[in-house]
Amino acid sequence: MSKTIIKTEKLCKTFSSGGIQQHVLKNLDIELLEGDFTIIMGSSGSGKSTLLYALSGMDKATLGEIEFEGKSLAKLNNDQLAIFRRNHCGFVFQQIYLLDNMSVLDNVLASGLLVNKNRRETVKKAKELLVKVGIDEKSWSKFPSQLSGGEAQRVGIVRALINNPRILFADEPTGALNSASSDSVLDVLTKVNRDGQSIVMVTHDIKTALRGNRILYLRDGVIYGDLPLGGYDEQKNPERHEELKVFLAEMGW
Ligand SMILES: Nc1ncnc2c1ncn2[C@@H]1O[C@H](COP(=O)(O)OP(=O)(O)OP(=O)(O)O)[C@@H](O)[C@H]1O
Repeated sequence: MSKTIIKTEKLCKTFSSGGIQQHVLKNLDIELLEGDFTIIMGSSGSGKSTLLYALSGMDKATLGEIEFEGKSLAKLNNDQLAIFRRNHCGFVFQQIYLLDNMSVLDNVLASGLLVNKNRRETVKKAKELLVKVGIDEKSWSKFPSQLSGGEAQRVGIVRALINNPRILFADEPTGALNSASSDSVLDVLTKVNRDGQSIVMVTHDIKTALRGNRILYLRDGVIYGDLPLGGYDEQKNPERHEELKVFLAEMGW
């Protein structure tokens, strides 16, 4: 039985503007398990990113509980939440936000040294991870502007993994990439998940969603469907693709 990393109880998120309240997440009970590659899908505006931000402590829930390995996020103040995110969460976004004036290696170290002050260990870890995602030594001194989109996003993934996050949160990480670059990024995510990294990823894209082993579908502010898909297996992809398409049709996607 896998360990629970995140558990929500009656999680609600409401936005208010101009006196109008928008209930985006309504009483969600979700359990995310260690080692899973969970995908969040749903139509545009259904609250996928809002859910990801709430689960990761980037934004506060309006009501309800979020427990991260048994610890309530609701009880943390903003400073404590920032420390929690730095120590336990990794983030990958569509926009990569590497620092333009720093080399590839320094971009990774800038995050890593915030947590592990031992430079020698952090440099070793950064280099191992860069090799793992296919960024070899001749690229370590390059600046972000000298990288392809896929390479930059793979550096972004290394930066997100440098502090050994319990969960990697990804919001449309391939949304701005061409097909070949997307595949290179997805292959990296599959690889790190196979090595045990828990991942939660928001996507609109079926091909991207197939990398997950569980699909949560958001509709009208609730989890409308929850599909166990089995781990990614290229050989079984036609069947998995069909299963996902049928599920999404049932969801009204
Ligand atoms: N900070 C905010 N203030 C007010 N409303 C917000 C805020 N963030 C999100 N919303 C609203 O909440 C709803 C859900 O937004 P969210 O970005 O979570 O949807 P999404 O499913 O990720 O959409 P998309 O697929 O288009 O990226 C939208 O109607 C959005 O306008």
